[in-house]
Amino acid sequence: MNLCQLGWNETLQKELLCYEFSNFSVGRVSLEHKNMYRVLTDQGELLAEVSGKFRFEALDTGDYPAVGDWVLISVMAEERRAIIHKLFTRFSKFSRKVAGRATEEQIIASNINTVFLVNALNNDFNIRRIERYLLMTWESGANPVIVLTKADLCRQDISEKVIQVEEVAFGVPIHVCSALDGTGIEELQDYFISGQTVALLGSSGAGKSTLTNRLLGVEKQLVQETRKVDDKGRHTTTHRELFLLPGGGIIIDTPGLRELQFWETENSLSKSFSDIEEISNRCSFNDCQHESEPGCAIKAAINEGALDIKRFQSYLKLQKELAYFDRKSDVRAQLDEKEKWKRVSKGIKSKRR
Ligand SMILES: Nc1nc2c(ncn2[C@@H]2O[C@H](COP(=O)(O)OP(=O)(O)OP(=O)(O)O)[C@@H](O)[C@H]2O)c(=O)[nH]1
Ligand SMILES: [Zn+2]
Repeated sequence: MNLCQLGWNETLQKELLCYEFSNFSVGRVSLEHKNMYRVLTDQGELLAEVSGKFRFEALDTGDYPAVGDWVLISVMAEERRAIIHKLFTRFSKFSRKVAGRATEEQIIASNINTVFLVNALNNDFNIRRIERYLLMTWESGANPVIVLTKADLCRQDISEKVIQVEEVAFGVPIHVCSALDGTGIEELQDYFISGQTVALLGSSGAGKSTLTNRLLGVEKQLVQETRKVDDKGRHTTTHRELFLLPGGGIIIDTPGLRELQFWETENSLSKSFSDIEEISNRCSFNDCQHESEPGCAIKAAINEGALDIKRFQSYLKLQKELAYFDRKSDVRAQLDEKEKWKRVSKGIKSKRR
């Protein structure tokens, strides 16, 4: 396996030179499974674990390897195993919140250049969901591409749906395709460039796996490639989540990404809802809540039909979630809030007396 094909680049090379290690190799995590990782290297695929030191440090940071990560490893070539010592800096990452004492970030996948936001054109079609996916993708640092699948099943005018998507996507490329009859697949192939990573995001049944197979094209050949001889000498077909395309490029189709929940920041919200931010700049009051204030440009835009009320409601909903997670993740704010409530309840008690 050639490291450049896997996405190894100059930036990573520079970072490697900063580490004062000798006899170390690098690899890219292709699968994560209960503290074990499959790592692709120039010596092939290895099974890896994190080092004791890594594990110890991760107790604090919670920062474990994820699919797509580049890792510094020491290789035990005979056993086809490796120890992971360090994570290279991620240039993009998808994360989700972890329920627990504090809101913790868990990385699902990293170092992704392009994200296909896969949405089916049949009754699964949902503009609000596309809004969410866009938000997640902007936040990750990767570039979104909207892929509308199952064109063959769409009973309505497809161009109308595309217009609907354009209204929330602001210049993000939109592609219509069908994995069944092959429409539009060729345009998608253009995103697969050697060393570039594409990930798929979309709800269950949207057609991600079918699309992946279609893009992999030479399905049979690839299935054969993934057939490995296990230690008992049997051929087993392994399910992998990071694939190299025969024509170059990498595709990540991880179940983890599919379960991705909402974890966003102010910044990505503004980017996805720049139209709303723009309109609200025209409100008479800077801190307009768009409820009953006079001179509210949002209200006016809704009344005039210039702003879809559903889009505005979706914006409010996302903003609310955002505030919720911000509060949760900010331990300090949490403590402050606790203090405040203590004071409030004390106040109530003293009034009762
Ligand atoms: N007619 C038609 N059916 C499709 C197309 N793409 C996928 N399907 C069908 O839709 C169903 C779901 O497709 P999958 O590829 O498994 O969907 P997925 O997004 O991977 O779903 P999960 O694995 O649950 O996340 C399957 O029955 C596919 O055959 C398409 O372009 N046209
Ligand atoms: Zn307003």
